[in-house]
Amino acid sequence: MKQFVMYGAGSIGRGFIGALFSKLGYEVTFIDVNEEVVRLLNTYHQYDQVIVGEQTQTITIQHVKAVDGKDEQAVCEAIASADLMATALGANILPKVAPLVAKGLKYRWETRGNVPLDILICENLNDADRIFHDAVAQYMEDPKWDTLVGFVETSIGKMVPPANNFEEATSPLAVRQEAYEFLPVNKAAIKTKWTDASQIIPYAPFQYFVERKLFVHNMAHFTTALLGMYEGFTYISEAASDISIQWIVKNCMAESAMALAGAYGVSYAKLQDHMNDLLYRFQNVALKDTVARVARDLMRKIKPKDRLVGAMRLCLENEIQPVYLCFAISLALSYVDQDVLEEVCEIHQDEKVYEWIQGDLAWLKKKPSLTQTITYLEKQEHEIIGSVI
Ligand SMILES: NC(=O)C1=CN([C@@H]2O[C@H](COP(=O)(O)OP(=O)(O)OC[C@H]3O[C@@H](n4cnc5c(N)ncnc54)[C@H](O)[C@@H]3O)[C@@H](O)[C@H]2O)C=CC1
Ligand SMILES: O=P(O)(O)OC[C@H]1O[C@](O)(CO)[C@@H](O)[C@@H]1O
Repeated sequence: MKQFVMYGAGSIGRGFIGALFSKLGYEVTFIDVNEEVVRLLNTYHQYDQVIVGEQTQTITIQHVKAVDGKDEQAVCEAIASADLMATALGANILPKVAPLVAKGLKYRWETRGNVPLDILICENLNDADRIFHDAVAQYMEDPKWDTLVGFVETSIGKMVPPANNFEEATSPLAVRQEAYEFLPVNKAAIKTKWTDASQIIPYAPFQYFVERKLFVHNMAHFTTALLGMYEGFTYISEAASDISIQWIVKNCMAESAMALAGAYGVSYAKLQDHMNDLLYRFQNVALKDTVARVARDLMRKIKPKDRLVGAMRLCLENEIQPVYLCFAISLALSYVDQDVLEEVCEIHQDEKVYEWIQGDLAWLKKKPSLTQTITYLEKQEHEIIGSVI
């Protein structure tokens, strides 16, 4: 069987990517530091993918095994024998595994000759290919290594909550998730031939998909979570079904979508279809996705190139006034040490938006209802945009 190595056996690794390539005929070796997950994978060699939505469907994923991420020799052997590899570890973990990935690649070339390898990078991270490439490069001496590894960015649209025990679970390894199954990949970075499966969408230039994912999907999901926290909700589906939250989130999405349409020359109508589909998918009650998961790691999510500030900057570059996105940034700032976050997201650099954000923060201090906030934002939008139409 063709060999697929999946670095990270969590929600996306086990729930989506490992499962997808198992269904496409690969034997999948997971690498993970969670000893219990490794043990269970090597005991059962299968697990269930539980697709939840209007109906529940259970698919048994077979031909799987695992190696312990702390066992360096086992990791090197897995990387050496891979026909294709992927990571789904978390943006902060990626640089930490770079030395071991470099070691595995060197072992591969020592034992098998110069066989190229594509690595699908399945993380919510702008510039993930360059960041991972540069992290691995630090441990490479021979410059020709670069021609043998494809750092392939992907856009992971599937939503998979943490794979803890859940009521539909049929085994301890089961993963609950929504039905969405598309995997756009950066065609320009691919160095080997793997599959023609219809779920995989090779696309170039890929930056459009990266920015659509981060600035529409992730931005809207994060803003829904922030507003959900504001209203005291536990689940994303509760927040996403709230009509006031929907209204604010939809306007944030519209600003991002207008900027993307301008930057990439894509039709706004197509982006609107995507927005409506997401707003529906966020309401999936059976997914039991939490506000806490989607808002996790706020310091990373507020960085200049990430979902909120990145979307706001794309608007400014494309002459879109980011009224609602600035409000979402203020909401994020209102949850943590404001001075620290202001520095992290570098909003000082633009006087105009800095002023708007300060105004929004003062508004939020009054603890207004979301209905009052909608009127406040509409008025602000009128003053900023209405006067120049
Ligand atoms: N869960 C979701 O719906 C989505 C997640 N993503 C992205 O996918 C990536 C993974 O996220 P999740 O699967 O949700 O996280 P997760 O926490 O469920 O899985 C990460 C896995 O990596 C393992 N791990 C951590 N450090 C490791 C190391 N040094 N060596 C080996 N394994 C290690 C953990 O034990 C865990 O099993 C993140 O970058 C996330 O932003 C992207 C789209 C959707
Ligand atoms: O995984 P992160 O970067 O913490 O962000 C969570 C985001 O990832 C997703 O799970 C998938 O893109 C979204 O549903 C959510 O917005």
